[in-house]
Amino acid sequence: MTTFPEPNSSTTSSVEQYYTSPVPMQANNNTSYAIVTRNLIRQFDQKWAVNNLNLTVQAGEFFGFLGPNGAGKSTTIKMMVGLLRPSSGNIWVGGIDVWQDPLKARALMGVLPEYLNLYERLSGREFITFSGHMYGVPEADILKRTEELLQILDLANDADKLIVDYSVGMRKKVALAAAIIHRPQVLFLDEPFEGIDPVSSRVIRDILQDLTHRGTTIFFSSHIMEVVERLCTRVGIINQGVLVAEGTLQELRERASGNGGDKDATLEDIFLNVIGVRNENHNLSWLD
Ligand SMILES: Nc1ncnc2c1ncn2[C@@H]1O[C@H](COP(=O)(O)OP(=O)(O)OP(=O)(O)O)[C@@H](O)[C@H]1O
Repeated sequence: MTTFPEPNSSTTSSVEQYYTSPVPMQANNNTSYAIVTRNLIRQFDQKWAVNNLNLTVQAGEFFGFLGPNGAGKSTTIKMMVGLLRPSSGNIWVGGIDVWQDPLKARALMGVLPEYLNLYERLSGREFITFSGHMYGVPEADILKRTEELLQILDLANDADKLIVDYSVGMRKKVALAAAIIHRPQVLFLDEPFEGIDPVSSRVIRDILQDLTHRGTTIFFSSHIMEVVERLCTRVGIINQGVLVAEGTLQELRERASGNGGDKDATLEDIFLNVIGVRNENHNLSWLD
């Protein structure tokens, strides 16, 4: 069992100080980063879903965004991609202020949202092609890329079936194809591996890695620690709307071990520690 130091107080600020890096000052020059958020806040009535988030993601990074249920991951991604207006603060993607120049910013992005809002009466092939047209991809490229995406995502046999008749995993794969057909500079994925079988999961991982090797920046949220550990160059952990840890896995391990924790800690160990989960009894009393 991995041991960690007790967070020395119940406030998030001490944990936050310990696990997050200072905000780089040069991030004010937002053009040199793939994604920058500054003092990003989103409130829903009295609830602070995202509380003063400062994040900087370099071009070509594979950034994993983690947090327990309700932590603020989807809210953050929705604000980053222009689907949900922040209460305050700014977001730049590829140097473009997302809320000042949304169309220009959207042209740089690919988005796989948490809840897929697909055109149910289109077939898979039609939907991917439609997305290519929306992003202004040349016709010949659309045809070639669509067929290749259908093939590689194992959708070719169902390409002419209506999306309304697709399974959860098939819908996710067709949405991913539509999100990458224009070779986006920055790809946002909210839980891309949810509902995906191991074979498709492997294919998607390979596609995503290939994209980052060719310069695409990926920002994705996931609850699957092994996948994040395997794929991500850097991770951020959000809890109750506050960024409580951020860095490479190695940095997070070193910070944990520097404070008496385990130098071989897994991402799951680090995650449970920074969100303050203790070894408690989780048995149901009425099963005794
Ligand atoms: N439209 C909304 N109206 C009111 N509250 C909302 C709304 N959207 C999100 N919230 C609240 O904001 C908080 C953050 O939600 P969010 O969906 O961002 O969490 P999450 O980290 O993506 O969670 P999960 O891992 O369960 O998907 C939650 O308390 C949620 O109830």
